[in-house]
Amino acid sequence: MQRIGIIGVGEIGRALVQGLCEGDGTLPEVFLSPRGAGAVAELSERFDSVRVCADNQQVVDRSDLVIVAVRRQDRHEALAGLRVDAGKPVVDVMAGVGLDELRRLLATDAPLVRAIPLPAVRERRAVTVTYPSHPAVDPLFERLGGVLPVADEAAFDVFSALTGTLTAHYAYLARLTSWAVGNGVAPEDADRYVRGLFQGVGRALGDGTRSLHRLAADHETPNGNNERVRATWFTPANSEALGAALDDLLADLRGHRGDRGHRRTWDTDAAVTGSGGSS
Ligand SMILES: NC(=O)C1=CN([C@@H]2O[C@H](COP(=O)(O)OP(=O)(O)OC[C@H]3O[C@@H](n4cnc5c(N)ncnc54)[C@H](OP(=O)(O)O)[C@@H]3O)[C@@H](O)[C@H]2O)C=CC1
Repeated sequence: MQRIGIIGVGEIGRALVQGLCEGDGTLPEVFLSPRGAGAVAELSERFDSVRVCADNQQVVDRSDLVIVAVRRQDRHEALAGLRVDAGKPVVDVMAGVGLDELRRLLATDAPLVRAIPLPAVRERRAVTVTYPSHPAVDPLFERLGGVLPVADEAAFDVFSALTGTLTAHYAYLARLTSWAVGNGVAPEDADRYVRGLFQGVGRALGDGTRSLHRLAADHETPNGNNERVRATWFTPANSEALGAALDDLLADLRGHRGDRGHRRTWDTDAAVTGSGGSS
């Protein structure tokens, strides 16, 4: 049985605990840091395999593998002075905290792995990006919905930047809803309809046999309403602005770990016109 420690039991820490402890097969033992007494008490009452530790060092000592899930600004307080054996993998899920920095903080030779778990690990339905691949870490995320090990930390940063687009997507849906309400539709009807519309889009994304461009083309009648909104609103300038926002975010993510040398340009044509698959 694997023993997994989690330091920082907030939103993503809780999701990891639930995903790990509600799965099938042999469940791991989970050791939690004590901070956030309400949440950790609830988790330890709910799951027999969850224990709350006296402090962060005890989490490390009792576990075969440790996940660090505190906010970036809390990393010093949470980690400085901890003793981690050279053989014990530590998984860093903190956005913007690179491996070099974590190694300095922990002053250990232990294997360090970065990961980007998403809240859907709770239902074991999120693919988690990891770097570097590790034989104890990858299977852990495999059971939480899948693992995508990447070749280097520069690639990891690109995926990390992509996760920064989620709330813009929700804001887009909220804007569609408020536009409909502004045009006389009842709020609950607009809300229900927009959710249903994009739940359908989400389901269509599950069809891996069709490329994103193919899916877009399949939803678009030549000279129809979808083409009109795409061409008049998602213009090259709009697309450039999105690319620039992501470039800036990526530069900041790399800047945190002193690597600014991989700035990429945005593939405007493919993104806007749907070239590469549309009919
Ligand atoms: N939320 C998400 O979807 C994702 C988050 N992440 C990363 O995970 C990390 C946590 O994010 P999130 O869960 O949203 O944040 P939360 O604020 O929800 O959780 C952080 C937790 O860490 C606790 N904490 C703070 N200091 C310490 C300490 N010294 N020792 C032990 N625990 C401590 C906090 O306690 P208290 O509340 O008392 O301060 C809190 O419970 C971040 O670095 C984030 O970048 C990564 C992927 C996805």
